[in-house]
Amino acid sequence: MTRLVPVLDLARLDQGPSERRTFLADLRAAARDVGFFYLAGHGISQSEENGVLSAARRFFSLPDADKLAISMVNSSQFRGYTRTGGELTGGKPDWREQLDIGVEREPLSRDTSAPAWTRLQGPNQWPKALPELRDELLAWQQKVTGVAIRLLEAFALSLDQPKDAFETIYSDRPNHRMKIVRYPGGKAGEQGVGAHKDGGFLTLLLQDENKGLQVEYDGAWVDVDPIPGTLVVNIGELLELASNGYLRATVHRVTTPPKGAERLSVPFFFGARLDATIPLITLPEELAVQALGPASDPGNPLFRDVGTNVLKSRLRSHPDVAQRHYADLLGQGFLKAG
Ligand SMILES: O=C(O)CCC(=O)C(=O)O
Ligand SMILES: [Fe+2]
Repeated sequence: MTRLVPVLDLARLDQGPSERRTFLADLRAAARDVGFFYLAGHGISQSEENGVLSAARRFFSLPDADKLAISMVNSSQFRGYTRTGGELTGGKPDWREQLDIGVEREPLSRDTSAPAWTRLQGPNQWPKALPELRDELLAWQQKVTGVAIRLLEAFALSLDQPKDAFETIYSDRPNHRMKIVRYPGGKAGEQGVGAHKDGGFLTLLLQDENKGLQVEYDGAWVDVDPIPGTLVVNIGELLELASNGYLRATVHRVTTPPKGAERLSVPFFFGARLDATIPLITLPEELAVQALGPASDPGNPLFRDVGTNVLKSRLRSHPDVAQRHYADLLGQGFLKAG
């Protein structure tokens, strides 16, 4: 049986020219068609995967007071803990709790003439009661970054570009982000996270053994049920923009597990530098004729300026952070609810 969401083995990249060529063709087809695939052969071990899920489980088991002490609303960089129902997607609350972690850097000093997104740079918030969490999650972030870079290079090759075609827009100062997420059981099928596209280049997601993730395909929702040992990869808006819509950032969502169950996931969003502008790559003629142009949603404009795009989506998702730290920007056109 062929699956709608295929399994691709990254190890094929290093198995000789003919295997590599068919891998790149399969990668391009998967990314263009459904925009989602399972990645095997990525080199991250089962015990590393179990380790990060167990770290996530330990975090969510902390008393509420420990988690709320590092609430995201404290952070103008959108880092930290969001309680269940605290994030909005499509204007509606998501039934999940999560910890957001970005790249750890010193905040930039406030300069009114600097673009607003410069306020996104800064430290993470870590729970005092779980001192080992920082190293565990940053180690995961580093490992998955390596896989994401290999994949992005493969995407460049598959579009007939040099391997390093995207390098200048992420190297030195990338803006990766990851989360640990818990979907508590409740009214099965309700909004765990509402339908959305991801904003970066690529998302690499580790899910536990529980179902709930779905991708939109041809107007229907298709289950992306867990396959042990794989990561789920999907295309983000930056790759859609760069490829003039040849590659698709696909809409996806997570539904609430049944009462008594819970689902854990660890998404990693591979992003570009905040100061980058997304180039339009020149596709070979046979691909260019199939490029649809990036999907344009008048309610959710996409910006080629990475920092502006990131800030827009953070402000929409976290209105409490927006009110506390970005009140001066609210009311600007691109920040309307989306
Ligand atoms: O938890 C998941 O499986 C997916 C989460 C997701 O799509 C997101 O946070 O962007
Ligand atoms: Fe997503």
